[in-house]
Amino acid sequence: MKAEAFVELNEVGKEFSAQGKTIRVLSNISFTMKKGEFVSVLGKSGCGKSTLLNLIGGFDSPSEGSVYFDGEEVKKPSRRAIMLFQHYGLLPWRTVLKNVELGLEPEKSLSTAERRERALDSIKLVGLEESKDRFPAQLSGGMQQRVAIARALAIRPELILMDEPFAALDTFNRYYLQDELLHIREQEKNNIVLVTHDIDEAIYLSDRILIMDAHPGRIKQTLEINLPSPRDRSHSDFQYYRKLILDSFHFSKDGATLEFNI
Ligand SMILES: Nc1ncnc2c1ncn2[C@@H]1O[C@H](COP(=O)(O)OP(=O)(O)OP(=O)(O)O)[C@@H](O)[C@H]1O
Repeated sequence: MKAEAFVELNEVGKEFSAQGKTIRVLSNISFTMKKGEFVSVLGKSGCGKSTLLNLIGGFDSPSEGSVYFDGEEVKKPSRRAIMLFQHYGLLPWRTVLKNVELGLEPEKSLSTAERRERALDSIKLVGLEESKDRFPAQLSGGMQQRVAIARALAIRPELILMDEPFAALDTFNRYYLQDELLHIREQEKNNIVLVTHDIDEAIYLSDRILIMDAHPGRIKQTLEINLPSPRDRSHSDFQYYRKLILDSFHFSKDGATLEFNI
């Protein structure tokens, strides 16, 4: 275990057995994350990104190697590490406030008033105080994802694992939520691991990008994003990183229209 590592994966491999066959999904994954770091994972569909998040969060265990979180081997999920999905998982019959409070119900040490206060604080963080008494069906997709983020934040996780959280949103909502996520992270200092297909999103948000190869899933390149914050999507340095990533996926073509999703 490296001294400064907050999350550490050591030679992690994962196999699944299905219909009498064993498939190797991840092979020899090693990386460490410092406290406060934002790491994105980019890779083609099926390369094992979600499996990797599940292993970090303790929702599944590796076939080989080990995962550590804050110095302890991960054996099961912890409320210090929260998973956020593309599908918001809100209960339609509960208001925004009640949905956010839901995440706090297992915390028996909190009184009803404390639970409400914490829920309201995180609703404020995502800018939804005006909508706290509305139901999910009365909200746009972007607002629903903000409720899901508020519910995760209320738990005060130190590590947020995000599985394509903005993939279902239109471009402007996505940009808006990406900025909000950066703002929240600045305040809350959480570690974030983001799985995405969106190359621009990874460059805009991350300190570091892990680029994965498939069959079996492995890290083929690690890219430090040395751009100042706040970042400017239209800056030429942004184009420099896009090109590096597109080259890594062998997508670059001189003169071709670039598509920044993989
Ligand atoms: N529980 C499981 N049992 C058997 N195979 C599984 C299981 N979970 C995942 N797999 C297989 O592992 C491989 C990687 O899946 P995973 O969902 O981690 O990929 P991904 O990179 O996140 O894909 P996508 O970008 O499409 O979401 C796939 O071939 C998938 O079918």
